[in-house]
Amino acid sequence: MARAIWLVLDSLGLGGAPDAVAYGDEGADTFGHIAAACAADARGPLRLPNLTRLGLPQAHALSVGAPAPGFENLPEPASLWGCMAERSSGKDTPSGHWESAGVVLETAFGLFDAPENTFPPELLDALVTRGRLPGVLGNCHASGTEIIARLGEEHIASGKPIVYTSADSVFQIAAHEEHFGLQRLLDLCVLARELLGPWNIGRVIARPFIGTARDGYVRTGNRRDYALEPPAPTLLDVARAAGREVVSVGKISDIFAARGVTRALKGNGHDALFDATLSAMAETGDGALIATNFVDFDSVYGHRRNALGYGVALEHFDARLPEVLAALRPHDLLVMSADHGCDPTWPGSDHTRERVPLLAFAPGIAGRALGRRDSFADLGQGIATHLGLARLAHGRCFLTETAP
Ligand SMILES: O=P(O)(O)O[C@H]1O[C@H](CO)[C@@H](O)[C@H]1O
Ligand SMILES: [Mn+2]
Ligand SMILES: [Mn+2]
Repeated sequence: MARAIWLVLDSLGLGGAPDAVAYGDEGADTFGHIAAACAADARGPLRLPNLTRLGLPQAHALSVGAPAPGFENLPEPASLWGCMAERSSGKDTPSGHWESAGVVLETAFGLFDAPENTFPPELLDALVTRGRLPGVLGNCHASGTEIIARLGEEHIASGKPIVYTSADSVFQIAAHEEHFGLQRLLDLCVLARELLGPWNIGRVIARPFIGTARDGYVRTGNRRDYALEPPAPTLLDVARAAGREVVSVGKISDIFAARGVTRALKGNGHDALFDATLSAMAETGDGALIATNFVDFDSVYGHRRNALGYGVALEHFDARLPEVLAALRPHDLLVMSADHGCDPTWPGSDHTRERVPLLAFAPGIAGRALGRRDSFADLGQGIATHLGLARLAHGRCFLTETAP
């Protein structure tokens, strides 16, 4: 029986979203602008031989109407290749993943818009009282690395955790793993998740860090995301209900609030995530769904506006892809996509509304264009078909149904 391996390259947008202007993101193009930055740099153009064989730069050219710098002469892909626009309101990680798994969000998550004094006083008061805190720091929009550099010392001296957000529907809490305590931070995030109910905030994120004022502070791999539950059954729920193994690698389980997941593997860094994906591929049986999120593209490079670093990470991903291809069994389907953009050349530090790739490969498959799809849900519908599961509520199966 068939298996499906779904790799999410977190934030690898392809530009071209038809509604980008409504998000202030007209012209944002994560892949195209990374390619341009690399081509203009002494390091030279991006080199992605495996992703080019599987249609990534071709899907980008389809999305924006022109090839990215360094990708002008493209071969016919040996895969199913295309791009998808998001129908859900928002450009965040949960809505991007949930829609890919067949759940389109009609009502956007809540947002905290004010750049300063951002959170409602009653929310912070409840967090301080019930969390037995001396107070909180931050209470603003911020980049996570910048705010720990600015407030890390005061946090350690005062014992007050740092709370902040972004243009996404997130409530983030940063605290020092040793001075504040990791478990205490995670417990505080569980409390915040409960208190945020009335504001419909997509995610609470624990942002533990270590280090000193003298040597600098660094965030650790102990980040945890506490997402709302998807409002309807996702591909993962349907697979699990049909008795299938559903293996999450990395952040997937957190993003789906563990719903539909039968086993969760963690890994810090893309090498560890590849290793965990390969062991899941070696260990799971027929009918399984394995889903991996490669988060560093987003959190280490996209939000940090590091286009060259993002390029190097893409080349590293490309270099490890043959290991996944070699581990495919005869009836396996490999699918690659993204959940939103995060253009490292764009102003600010937030996500960008863009189309994302839809690439699918199976041993012996003939290459074929999938076109510009009008929902991420086409991905989930295709995987459901491949796995022989019930049809999902949204999406046109990319294996059997053409784009409109
Ligand atoms: O700046 P950092 O802490 O990485 O936070 C970023 O990560 C969050 C989740 O993707 C985004 O909403 C953005 O705020
Ligand atoms: Mn994401
Ligand atoms: Mn992000």
